[in-house]
Amino acid sequence: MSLRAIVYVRDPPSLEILNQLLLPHETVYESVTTVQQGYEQINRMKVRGAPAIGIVAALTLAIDLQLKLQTFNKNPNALDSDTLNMLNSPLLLGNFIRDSLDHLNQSRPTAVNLFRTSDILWEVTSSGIKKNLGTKQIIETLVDTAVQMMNDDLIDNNNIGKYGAEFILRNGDKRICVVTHCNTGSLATSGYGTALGIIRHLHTHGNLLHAYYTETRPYNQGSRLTSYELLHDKIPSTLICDSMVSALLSSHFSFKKIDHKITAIIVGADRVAKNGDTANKIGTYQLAITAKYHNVMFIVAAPSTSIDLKIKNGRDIVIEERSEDEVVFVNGLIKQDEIEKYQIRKVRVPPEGVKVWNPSFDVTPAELITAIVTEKGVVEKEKDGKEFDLEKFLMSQN
Ligand SMILES: CSC[C@@H](O)[C@@H](O)C(=O)COP(=O)(O)O
Repeated sequence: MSLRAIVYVRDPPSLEILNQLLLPHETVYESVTTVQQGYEQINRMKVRGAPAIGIVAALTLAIDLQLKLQTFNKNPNALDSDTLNMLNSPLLLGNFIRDSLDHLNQSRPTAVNLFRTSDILWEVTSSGIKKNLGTKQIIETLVDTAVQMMNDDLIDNNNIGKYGAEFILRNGDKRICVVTHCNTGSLATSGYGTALGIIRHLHTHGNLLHAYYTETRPYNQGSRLTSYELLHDKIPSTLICDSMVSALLSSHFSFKKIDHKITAIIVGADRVAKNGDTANKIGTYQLAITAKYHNVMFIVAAPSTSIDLKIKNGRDIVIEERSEDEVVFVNGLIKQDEIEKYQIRKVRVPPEGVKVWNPSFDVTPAELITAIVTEKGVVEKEKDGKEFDLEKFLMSQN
């Protein structure tokens, strides 16, 4: 059974999120019952990865409303007057949903999946209000939509895995080594993963010789999370530091213990602009540059929900800057009570007083990307083109 970052049960309603800050040392699921708790899960990176944060935002709002409705049905006196009024008025319910989505949208700025989720949930809410649906029906439609998003993501990832693996094998050997960055697996999605989904597919079909994956500083999504998934699934793999990728790709180095002819670097995406410029975990851009220099395929794997046609190119993508604690400490995001409870060590590396810059993502220009793999198929550039036409691609798939 593969790892699950998000465990949602519709009836009786419950939502549990795996606290990824504690991985790989502790496996702790935390119950989420309110919009504010969901916001904190995303903002603190207890759950992370573009598809996963969109899904958690949707399920967070769903569970909050389901639990309010449950109390309304069983013991309305337990609710405060604002909640009672809201559950009796579609317009007030609409206001609560709008405010909740606006709040969830503030949790992280770069991954477009969060904003897309909000747009879709607002669309179903406002259309319910226009159709004069009652509050119970509006809530049920919203819950249906959130659950559908979670289920669709799993199906999409399986297709990404298949299309991506077929594309890379068409252009390379039959047993290959690949490199990946950050964590794009079950922990970052509803399951299976995007870039890691391609690696899973290659492995299951006997086409993977070896996967190399970066630590992914500053917060080590590679060494903490991708390690965890690859070991769990017994996929042959080796951890490297972010600074070792060019050496791995270079034929000047002769490594004794490892097979290092790399066919492709495969990464995920937080937002892909209309022309294919791609925001992903910091460090992705330098991987694309070294891939180009070494004539290695550079593949972006992302569901079409990560494509933002409203953004013409990468210059307009908002890049999140995060706390310097991620850079200066090991385990810098873990709070004091969790440190004590789980006996985790938080260690300062540089001296006090250093200046720190911590952008969480960078933008890889389309020019450096060989192909973008989506659940609808693989997008390539026109011959000699420097950009992708993602609008044309998506239109042709509808
Ligand atoms: C399928 S996950 C794709 C991306 O979201 C992933 O590569 C990434 O950059 C995640 O960053 P994170 O800061 O861990 O949310």
